[in-house]
Amino acid sequence: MFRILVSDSMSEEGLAPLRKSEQIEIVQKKVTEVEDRLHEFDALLVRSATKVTEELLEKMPNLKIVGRAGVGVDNIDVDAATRHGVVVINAPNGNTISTAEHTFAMMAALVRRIPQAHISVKSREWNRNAFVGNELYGKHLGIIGFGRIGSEVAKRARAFGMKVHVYDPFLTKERAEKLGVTVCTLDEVLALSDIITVHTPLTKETKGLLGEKNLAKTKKGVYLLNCARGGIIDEKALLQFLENGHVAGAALDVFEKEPLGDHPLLSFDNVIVTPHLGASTVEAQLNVAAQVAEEVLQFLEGKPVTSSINLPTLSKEVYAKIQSFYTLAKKMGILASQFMNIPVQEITVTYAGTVADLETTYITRSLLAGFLKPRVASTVNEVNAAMIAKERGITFGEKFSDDTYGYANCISLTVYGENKVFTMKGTHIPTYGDRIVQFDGFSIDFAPEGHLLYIQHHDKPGMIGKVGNVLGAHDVNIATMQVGRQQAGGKAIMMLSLDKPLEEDVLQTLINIGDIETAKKLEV
Ligand SMILES: NC(=O)C1=CN([C@@H]2O[C@H](COP(=O)(O)OP(=O)(O)OC[C@H]3O[C@@H](n4cnc5c(N)ncnc54)[C@H](O)[C@@H]3O)[C@@H](O)[C@H]2O)C=CC1
Ligand SMILES: O=C(O)C(=O)COP(=O)(O)O
Repeated sequence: MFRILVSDSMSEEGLAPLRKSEQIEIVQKKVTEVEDRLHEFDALLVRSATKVTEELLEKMPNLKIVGRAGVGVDNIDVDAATRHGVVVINAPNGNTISTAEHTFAMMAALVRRIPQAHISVKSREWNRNAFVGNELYGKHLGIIGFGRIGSEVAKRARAFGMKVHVYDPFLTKERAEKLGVTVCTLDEVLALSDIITVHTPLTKETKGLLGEKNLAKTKKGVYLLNCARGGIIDEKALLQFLENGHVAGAALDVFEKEPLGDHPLLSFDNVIVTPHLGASTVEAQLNVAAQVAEEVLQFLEGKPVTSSINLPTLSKEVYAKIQSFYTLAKKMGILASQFMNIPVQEITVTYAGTVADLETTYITRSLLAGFLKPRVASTVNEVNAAMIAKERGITFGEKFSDDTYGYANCISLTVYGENKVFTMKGTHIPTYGDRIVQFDGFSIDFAPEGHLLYIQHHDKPGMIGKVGNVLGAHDVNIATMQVGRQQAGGKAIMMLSLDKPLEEDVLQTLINIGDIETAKKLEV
């Protein structure tokens, strides 16, 4: 049973897939209302109101995933989530159209002074001369941040006959040309535009992007819009430029501190405001809630997510292709870690054959998570495996090779420890399953599953019988047994799969048989 805390308002219809699952209990409450139950939750669904801080994460030791039903994750401490092994996902495109439409509605309202005229008429006035506006047609629109929302705003602006200039340091010329916009420097956008709208995330670089210095570079009489994040337009600087009449008006949906409360910006007649409504449409809310609900469900069922902020992105199609290798790699990591129960410095994973053409980053992370699991007390998974490995001084790398060891695909693992290098090769054979085909330098063929017993011994007649006798005498049934050797009479190994975990004293009895160099229990 998984418990999900939904701490911000969310579309009921969008949450339906979660409600249908018998494995899931949903609690819809603010964080402050469930302070004493926070440790119970496996997943947390939020919009922009809940602040997912390190402090909150510490109170939620069972938390595995945070789903942001929307775009901006600036209310989530993603680094802290990564450290805690918590996946953060968002719904990147579910509210794009709504926010672009809201921006456009705000733009039209701003230049035609619709909110002010509305209030006037509602006050029983009829003052047509007080509300003379401007046309959008033919005006220069500057868009700062040309991602999903910025480009949808541009499409609408072009339909209105506006000239669109965009600034986005990560925008390619080809994409800009496709959308019929001019790519500019920031200074050009500032100097050219009659109206400027920002559509970037809030980052160190964009915080205060439209501050005193850059606002001074804009045309006198410029209109400004912010339907992205409070703080991209510096509120103090904006006040100053409204006071001196340089800025003709501003339309704001977002603020440095929300809820806004009593703010000096509200005293300006030419500032129009909405309470962070960009994504507040039935359609957008259904989209984003359904998107995160589906992803969280997938995740809790053990499948990877497609719109993770702190994991490599993986589409369903790609996951379907890597799934078997993802599992095989994790098992290889778990096995190697137990076998090499000594400090290790380096792990190298080599991919050969069909697996080499896939998204190996994810497979390597899975292997690393498997490797670290037996040796790390805190949660370790694909999210924080790389970080934890680094913290523990373990370097890791990927290589590609043509040597498939005779199989269609082959994952080779080399672990460098103090005074020992361990190697293992695994393959996935459709309809047959995961197989380990080389273990510690020996060719072998076993399934990496269940309770395993590894024995390295001298290749002598009677060894199998002796091992079988000890296990039988202790009521341990052998399910399968694989043997391998380097040469006749040399070193040999057995890998046994047992029906139950081996007790420590039985292991010791085995070691005492003689001619056994190593005997290790391995659990996968
Ligand atoms: N008001 C509301 O309710 C909503 C607000 N938003 C906000 O709108 C913003 C944009 O969202 P999307 O378009 O979906 O994001 P996106 O990720 O598709 O686009 C953001 C764009 O900003 C660009 N960018 C990043 N740093 C920049 C910089 N220093 N200067 C110029 N451009 C830069 C990126 O290259 C990217 O193209 C986000 O802040 C998001 O949180 C999103 C949805 C609803
Ligand atoms: O998606 C975003 O970035 C938004 O700003 C929407 O915020 P909300 O979910 O409406 O609190």
